[in-house]
Amino acid sequence: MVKHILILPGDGIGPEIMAEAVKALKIANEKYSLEVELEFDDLGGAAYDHYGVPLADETLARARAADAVLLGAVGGPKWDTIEPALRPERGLLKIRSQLELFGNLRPAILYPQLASASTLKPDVVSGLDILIVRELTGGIYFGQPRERRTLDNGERQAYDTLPYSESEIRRIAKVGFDMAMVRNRKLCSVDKANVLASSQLWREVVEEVARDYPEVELSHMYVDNCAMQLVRAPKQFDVIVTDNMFGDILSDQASMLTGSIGMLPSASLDRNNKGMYEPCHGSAPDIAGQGVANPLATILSVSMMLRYTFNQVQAADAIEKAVSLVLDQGLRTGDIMSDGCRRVGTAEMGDAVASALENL
Ligand SMILES: NC(=O)C1=CN([C@@H]2O[C@H](COP(=O)(O)OP(=O)(O)OC[C@H]3O[C@@H](n4cnc5c(N)ncnc54)[C@H](O)[C@@H]3O)[C@@H](O)[C@H]2O)C=CC1
Ligand SMILES: CC(C)CC(=O)C(=O)O
Ligand SMILES: [Mg+2]
Repeated sequence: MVKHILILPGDGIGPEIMAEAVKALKIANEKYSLEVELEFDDLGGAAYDHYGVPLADETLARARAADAVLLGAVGGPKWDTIEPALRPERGLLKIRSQLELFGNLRPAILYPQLASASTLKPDVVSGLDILIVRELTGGIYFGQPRERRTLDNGERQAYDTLPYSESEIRRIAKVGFDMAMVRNRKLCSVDKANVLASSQLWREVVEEVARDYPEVELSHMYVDNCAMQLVRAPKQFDVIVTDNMFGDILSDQASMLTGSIGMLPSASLDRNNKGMYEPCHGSAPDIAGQGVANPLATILSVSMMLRYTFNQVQAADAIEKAVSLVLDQGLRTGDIMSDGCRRVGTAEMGDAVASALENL
């Protein structure tokens, strides 16, 4: 049966890295008879320029109708000063929320070839394989009210709200436990329950869900300690489950354990494992247009799509293997460059993965 994939390259380096992910996807399609058909549309700043809004209704309808969405990244200085409701990032938040993609899987895996690319000592990170499960459609990025106002004394004030309902916590906690069950059965729930009411409810509900998973060893950790532990001894973690903002921040931090944020893919899943796949990084305006961005996080997001939404394990494994082979060949984009390796640009890296995949 034909599977429809909606491709949203987005802004900045988005189109550059997406071109390379599409190369890998097309080869996997041929080689493993995936029967995928690709459609393209705009999200973020590109959509604002094209449609006047960061997510057009017709794009959302296409995303709903598609079997999966593959996204590059959105945002950039060009749109930083437009009305907040029309900013590129709002389009991203809206598509996540409208598609109910509450479960964001962000694996931080160190390819052994990149042990020296990490800023941490090789023995701290070698063999690293952790999974951050981030709640994606609730919490402070969506809470109402959020407002900016002028106080009686003339001072400007702004506030955001961090709400979590029991059902929102329960469903993401289950994702965390389910993931732990198919990994090393260790789940660390990260919160700020010593201060925040939302975190106190979070901890309570996670404890309740834990009763259905007696085989999983559950621990709780405050987010500030977790940030420190991720750098001190990251291999103590198997699965981390946490809220939207904490997960956003901790996953960027965890990316550096793997050498670069250019290595971190992600899957954003709904309750039926239908999803949107995207690298964890942003649109990297500082390097956009130079052809130097690392496309591997987006290519690895294609692998996650084949694994989680399409259950095409062989094709998903093959893409990961192709990435590993290219790293074996010593090819590196600037962000993961180290001594004795050959520096390549975005397209050369994508071509090398495509060719390794073809020749597997
Ligand atoms: N999912 C998304 O679409 C996201 C969008 N953003 C947006 O992206 C824009 C830039 O945000 P930043 O905070 O600078 O985060 P960023 O993730 O875009 O960049 C942070 C740093 O990492 C580098 N980097 C990121 N991806 C890379 C890659 N594939 N290869 C090599 N280097 C890479 C960048 O050059 C930069 O130095 C903003 O408009 C922000 O709102 C930020 C995060 C996620
Ligand atoms: C740009 C934001 C909406 C989100 C973000 O930073 C992320 O999902 O990693
Ligand atoms: Mg982020």
